[in-house]
Amino acid sequence: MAYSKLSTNMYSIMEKGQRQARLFGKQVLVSSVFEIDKTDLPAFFSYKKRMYRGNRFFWSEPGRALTYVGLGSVFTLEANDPENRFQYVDSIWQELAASAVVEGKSSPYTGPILFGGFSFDPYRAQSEKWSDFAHTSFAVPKYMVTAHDGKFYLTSNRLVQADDAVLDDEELAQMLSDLQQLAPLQAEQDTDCPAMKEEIVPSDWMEAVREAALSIREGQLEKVVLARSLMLQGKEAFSSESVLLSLLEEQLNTYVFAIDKENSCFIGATPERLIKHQQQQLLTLSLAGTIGRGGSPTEDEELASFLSNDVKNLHEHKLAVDMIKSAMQELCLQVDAPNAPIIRKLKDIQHLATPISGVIKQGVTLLQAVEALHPTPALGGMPREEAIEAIRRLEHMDRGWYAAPIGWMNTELEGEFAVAIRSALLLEAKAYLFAGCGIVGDSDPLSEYKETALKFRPMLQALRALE
Ligand SMILES: C=C(O[C@@H]1C=C(C(=O)O)C=C[C@H]1O)C(=O)O
Repeated sequence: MAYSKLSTNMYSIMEKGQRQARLFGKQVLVSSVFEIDKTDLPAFFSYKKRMYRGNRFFWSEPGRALTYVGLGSVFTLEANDPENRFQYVDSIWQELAASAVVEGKSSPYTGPILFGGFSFDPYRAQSEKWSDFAHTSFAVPKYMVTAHDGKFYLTSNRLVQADDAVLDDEELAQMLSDLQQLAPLQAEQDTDCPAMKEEIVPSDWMEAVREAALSIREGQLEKVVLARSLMLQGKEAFSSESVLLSLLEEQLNTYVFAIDKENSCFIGATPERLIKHQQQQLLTLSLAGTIGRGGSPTEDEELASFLSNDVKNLHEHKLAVDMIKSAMQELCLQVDAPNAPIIRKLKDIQHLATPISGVIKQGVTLLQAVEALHPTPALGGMPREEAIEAIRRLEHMDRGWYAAPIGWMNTELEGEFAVAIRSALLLEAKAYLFAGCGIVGDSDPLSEYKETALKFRPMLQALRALE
């Protein structure tokens, strides 16, 4: 695009933004969207790294039909108050979205997107390692590349005051031109295998599982998800870019995400949708019940068939389905779910999965749905409050954003949140990995321990810590 055309566009849209800012008496989001040629998405994540490091995100849907890469931020929303955190984000974003001036938008996946997430348990005091991640943290990026259905777009966002001078758009012109010639990002050369340390002594973790199973048999609760953490110590800082490349290549059927903050990056490849709002639909998933993959197609099918018929796994799964269905009935006019779970196969693991959908009731918002569902019994337990109490009492670690909702919303208030599992917090030369599993009355501590070991595998591989 010629630079002069860009200037005229920017000038007129900034003027509109200023008029709007005067009218509303507040700052207004001004956004312009450009369709661009195909570009390398991880390379864009790494673009001008010195400038954007600590202020970037990556999000890609399973199947990669939609990917967002955001750099910088023009608007941030951070809070640690545990009360009404979903309503807080909802009301601020609704107001900002309603006054936004957007030009050139030809797809719902372009224009200003609010991207971010929440911690798992806002009532838990934040530990040092999670200090970059407020309990509630969202941002509108300054620049965002969208890849959707084979098309690529650049969105440029500004936050405009009534009396702002028309901004120089040289940076944007430079970016549009650089985007045409980004060299594909290459993984770093093989590094030494990092040293591994269990953050919780295995026998202590298994003791917690035994205790949880006992409380369940005594009738104090029905299910609780207990997690544990591994720490990897590298020789030098872990590269979020290399981890991202590996996850994109290996974990096809997952949401690949990276949220880069000042000193740390939360990154992962989760298979679990929490909720998607698209047109009149709310779509969610119950994912609970786990087994490994077989070494041959026959063994793989035998394992899948065992999982589909295993009473313990079916019970764990049903608890999640029942709770999600009843939450969806409050949010939707009509709820659809199959009677029996299907098998969802990932690279190292297979799960029982039940997709659940419904027609959203008028006035219900995506964040209301997030609030109603988080945490589902697949990440917290059943009943919810008793399970959260048991996690606080037995887990002895800060989950931070692990197992919590992360995702995005557009100005039409549609969007999607996933549950941040199969994830790690990269903190310089350390990486903290998290994995958990559902405990029921007849859970065997050693089998549950092995199940968490399986769930660490995707991140261990991406961090080059698997032999
Ligand atoms: C808690 C995790 O996974 C969750 C627990 C599962 C289970 O208990 O079978 C399965 C999928 C996820 O909902 C994790 O991966 O850390």
